[in-house]
Amino acid sequence: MAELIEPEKFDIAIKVRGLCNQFGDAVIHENLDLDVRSGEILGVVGGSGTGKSVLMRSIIGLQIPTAGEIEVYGKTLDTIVDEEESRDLRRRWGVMFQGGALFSTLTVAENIQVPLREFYPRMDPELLDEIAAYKVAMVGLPNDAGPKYPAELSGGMVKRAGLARALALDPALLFLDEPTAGLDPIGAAKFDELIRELADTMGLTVFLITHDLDSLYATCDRVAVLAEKKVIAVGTIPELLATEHPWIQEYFNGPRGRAASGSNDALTRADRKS
Ligand SMILES: Nc1ncnc2c1ncn2[C@@H]1O[C@H](COP(=O)(O)OP(=O)(O)OP(=O)(O)O)[C@@H](O)[C@H]1O
Repeated sequence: MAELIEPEKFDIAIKVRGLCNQFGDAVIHENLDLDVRSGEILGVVGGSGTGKSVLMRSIIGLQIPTAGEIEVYGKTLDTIVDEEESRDLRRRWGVMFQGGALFSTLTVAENIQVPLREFYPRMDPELLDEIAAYKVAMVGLPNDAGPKYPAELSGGMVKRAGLARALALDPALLFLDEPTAGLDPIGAAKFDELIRELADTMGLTVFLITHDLDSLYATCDRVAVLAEKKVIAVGTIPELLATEHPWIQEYFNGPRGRAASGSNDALTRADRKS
């Protein structure tokens, strides 16, 4: 089992130390530690309400933690006072929130242009259109998806459009919050494949929150497990299977876990890469 704090030989993209988050009396995280290695797809799992989304929001600065430190590429967002430096850091990540979270009154192309307009307000409109068209193609949407509104798309297409928007700024780091939720198994498998291909070709580091066991097997290099207000374990799926924690055993060795491992011939992405 890998240590929660990585040895120095790994290049670390995200370093979380002693993270605490609390809402009123409800303690969500207590001294949570986690390292995300550069270039890996890290799956983040845990029961409902264990604080996976709150962890993601803390890393990207949308949630101010009660205590703890978070570094992204060696920089701590809340200690950056220079606005330009803060923008430089935020430009390095893309986020796909739960459900795609597209603006319903904007077309797909306009949605993709939102982060571009935010970070490059003087960008030429023609270039904005070109980049949007390129991102539409990149996520496997047809050309004519650009001028459509989210309500005109299928669920799978909405997810792809959300991914295109997350990739608008050519990020190094991609945050995905339950990207395959609500997709049928075939649509979900295709989306997993897309994430894996994009991560490999673009050299992305991916923080992937999911409940989908098939996605974990198909896409992740390692998996972090949230329980008891912290990350209780992180490692490859075979490493996690070797731990005796009851939640981990039930999750991976329950009927759904066994089905997922069978459907992937028990091969994880880490196995396939080696
Ligand atoms: N802004 C907030 N104010 C109060 N409570 C919050 C807030 N954000 C999250 N919570 C609470 O924190 C807990 C963790 O929420 P979070 O959304 O991170 O869980 P999760 O692990 O992502 O769950 P799920 O798998 O169901 O999406 C929940 O009990 C939630 O109600």
